[in-house]
Amino acid sequence: MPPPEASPPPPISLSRLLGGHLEAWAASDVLSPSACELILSAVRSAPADVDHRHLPLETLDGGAHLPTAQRVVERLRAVSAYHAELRLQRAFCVRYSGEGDGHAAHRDPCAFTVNVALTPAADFAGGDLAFHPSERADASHSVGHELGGAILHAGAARHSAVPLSCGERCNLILWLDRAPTASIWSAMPPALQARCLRLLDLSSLSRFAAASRSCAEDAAAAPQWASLRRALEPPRTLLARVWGCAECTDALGGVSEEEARRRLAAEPEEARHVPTPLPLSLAALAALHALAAAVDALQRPQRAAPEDLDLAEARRVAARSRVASRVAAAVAAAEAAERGSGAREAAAQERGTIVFDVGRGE
Ligand SMILES: O=C(O)CCC(=O)C(=O)O
Ligand SMILES: [Fe+2]
Repeated sequence: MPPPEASPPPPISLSRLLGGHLEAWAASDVLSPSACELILSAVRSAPADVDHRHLPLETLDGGAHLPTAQRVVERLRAVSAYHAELRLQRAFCVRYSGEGDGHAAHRDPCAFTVNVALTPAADFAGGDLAFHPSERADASHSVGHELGGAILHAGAARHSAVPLSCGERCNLILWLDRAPTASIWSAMPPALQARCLRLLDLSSLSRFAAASRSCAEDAAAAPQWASLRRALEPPRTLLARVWGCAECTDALGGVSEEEARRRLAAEPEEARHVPTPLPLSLAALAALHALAAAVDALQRPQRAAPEDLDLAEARRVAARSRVASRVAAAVAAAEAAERGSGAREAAAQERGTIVFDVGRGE
């Protein structure tokens, strides 16, 4: 028997604070009060002559809190395919004490920042984290921070720590980067990007799309989409059916396209940023790619070997999205179809879902 898979970490629950190019989110209970207290006491016992603006986490308590920071990153990576390629680059604590102590407006040298409050709001006055939509210092949005909660933002979002009026404020800051794919891609000239895009097969394209927002947008514009759209016949109807299968025992057609759209619109906004006919999450996009590749393999078995499709990876990504998990079940049904219609129905029944025709006899 295969060993049981380790269960994935519970995703951090994000709620959007600011939109547009500033992009900030809040998440509560990212660290427990006792974890905050442990890190805080290590910060307080750091020698007085070290830089209290950037106390590296690895220097506190002999690095004992690094696994706590890694765990936060793992939980963030579980939020969506968009977050899945984030990596911890630097973890440090900031400590401000006394009137006037703050941090001038700046951008962080990283893709994404997680800022966790280690002190309760009652311990200080002033000291909010503020976001600045333009270079003008007078326009800013202050955001409240609760003990153990995090504010998350793009490193490029200009922000500051408003000077304290009194008390002490201490935060754990995590600077995250993306996997190298995104930075290599953004350094490539557009003509080379276009050539590379044309060379990627659909499963590579879906992996590439997960590297960053701009990779996702470029992937969605790739010419391979044309064949994908044809294979899905048409994706809107497919998705409405796939969504319908989860809640509706009377198989196909239980949910109208309008209803499917409404439900998709309820997906977290940060997971919806790919310009496709429907607001699909990246995970759903990856699963759709895999589905299209599976259809392709069924129709032209001599050209596309199943081991080239990396369906397992697509399914792993898809497992993070409610919508995409329905699509992934359809991928499994398509795979089962390869082994004959009896096996196909059995596989579908095992998963408690429906089988629909994935474009045979085109
Ligand atoms: O004090 C804060 O909350 C923000 C600190 C910060 O932005 C930084 O250290 O880069
Ligand atoms: Fe910063």
